[in-house]
Amino acid sequence: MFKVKTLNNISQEGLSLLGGNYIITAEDPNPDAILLRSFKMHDMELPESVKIIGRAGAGVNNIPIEEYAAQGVVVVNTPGANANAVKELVILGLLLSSRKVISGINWAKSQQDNPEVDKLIEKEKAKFAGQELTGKKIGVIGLGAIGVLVANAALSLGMEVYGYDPFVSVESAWGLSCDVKRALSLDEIIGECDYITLHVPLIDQTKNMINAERLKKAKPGLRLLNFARGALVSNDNIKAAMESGDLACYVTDFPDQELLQLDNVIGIPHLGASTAESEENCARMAVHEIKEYLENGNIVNSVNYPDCYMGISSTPARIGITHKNIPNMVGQITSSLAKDNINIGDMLNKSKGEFAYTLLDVDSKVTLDSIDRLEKIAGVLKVRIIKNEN
Ligand SMILES: NC(=O)C1=CN([C@@H]2O[C@H](COP(=O)(O)OP(=O)(O)OC[C@H]3O[C@@H](n4cnc5c(N)ncnc54)[C@H](O)[C@@H]3O)[C@@H](O)[C@H]2O)C=CC1
Ligand SMILES: O=C(O)C(=O)COP(=O)(O)O
Repeated sequence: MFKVKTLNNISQEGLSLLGGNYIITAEDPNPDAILLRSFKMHDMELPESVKIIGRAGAGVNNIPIEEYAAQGVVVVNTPGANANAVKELVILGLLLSSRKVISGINWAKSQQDNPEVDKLIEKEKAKFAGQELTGKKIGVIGLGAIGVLVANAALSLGMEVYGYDPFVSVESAWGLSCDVKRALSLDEIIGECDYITLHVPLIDQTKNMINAERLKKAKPGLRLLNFARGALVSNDNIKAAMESGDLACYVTDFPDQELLQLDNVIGIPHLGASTAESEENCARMAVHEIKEYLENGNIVNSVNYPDCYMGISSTPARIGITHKNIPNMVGQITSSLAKDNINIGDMLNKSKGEFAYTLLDVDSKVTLDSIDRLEKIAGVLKVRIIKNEN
């Protein structure tokens, strides 16, 4: 029996895939896995029992992934599973920043007791005129799962699309329309574009990426959309750019009190991934990844360990070891097993940055003493018996 602790509400359709061998709990102090959405884990004490953390979503800035890697805990996310939901909200954001529908609708509602409202409408509507998207230039910053969908959708709205992503993956590049123009730097497009939309992860290198200097170069009347993370742009810079008239509108999925007080900010309460379809997709994918790791030791879509897949074990025993990526780890692991007369039938060793994973199928049952010896090897972080039969 495995215990999965949820830190946020997770789609039932996804949770039901865990099956009868799992207990889903919001309280248990010693779970095997943690499943969450945006819950901030930075101040949380992680129980020793936790082997894997599943982020049902894309962004992992709410999880201390390096710290957990150093504890031998694998963190996985669900690439692309909520991308369509975000893309659709970005299209809405583009329209909301261009047409004064929010003020127009609010004005119309304020007239609900006015029997003459239909006559007033034709007079008042001049206050709510906007601009069209067709023919305008948009810069898409970050061409991953979401950025590619947004760039392609913007093309089909008749926009001239520039994409910027120095680390674009081959898979994303294949998905991107060849009509998207390649920008070699952010500075190259910020002065050209009528719209900029951000789709990068929040990491040290992207924090405050739309800084004061860049906003000063912006084309007057720029509309900036941020459905990625609030800290990519600072509030002070948004304020200053709005006061100078360079920034006409800031659409953000991450508003705070200060931003909500500004007239030209459209603050959405982090609804990018909040559709039934996306919540289900994310939960299904995260549950699949957690099951693969707990039941088979396979790592799928990890952000702090290498992906590693050996299917279902057909030998008597399988052992999974998270360890540091340093010389002679495989040598020490295999000779420790050899000393215990345990033959290795199959194995895989993969590394990612400072950490590595070794998955071994062995031809005989392993004893707790053998596991103890593996745990004592310097650099080994966690050892798990995934399967152990006679
Ligand atoms: N508002 C919401 O509800 C949601 C927000 N997000 C946010 O959007 C972000 C992107 O999501 P996905 O597209 O699914 O992730 P992804 O990992 O598929 O794409 C991110 C892209 O950003 C690129 N990138 C990284 N650093 C960059 C830099 N300095 N300059 C330009 N490009 C850079 C990467 O190469 C990658 O192609 C997430 O990290 C998350 O913070 C994601 C899903 C929902
Ligand atoms: O996937 C992401 O990065 C998101 O921002 C979505 O967050 P959520 O799952 O809606 O709390």
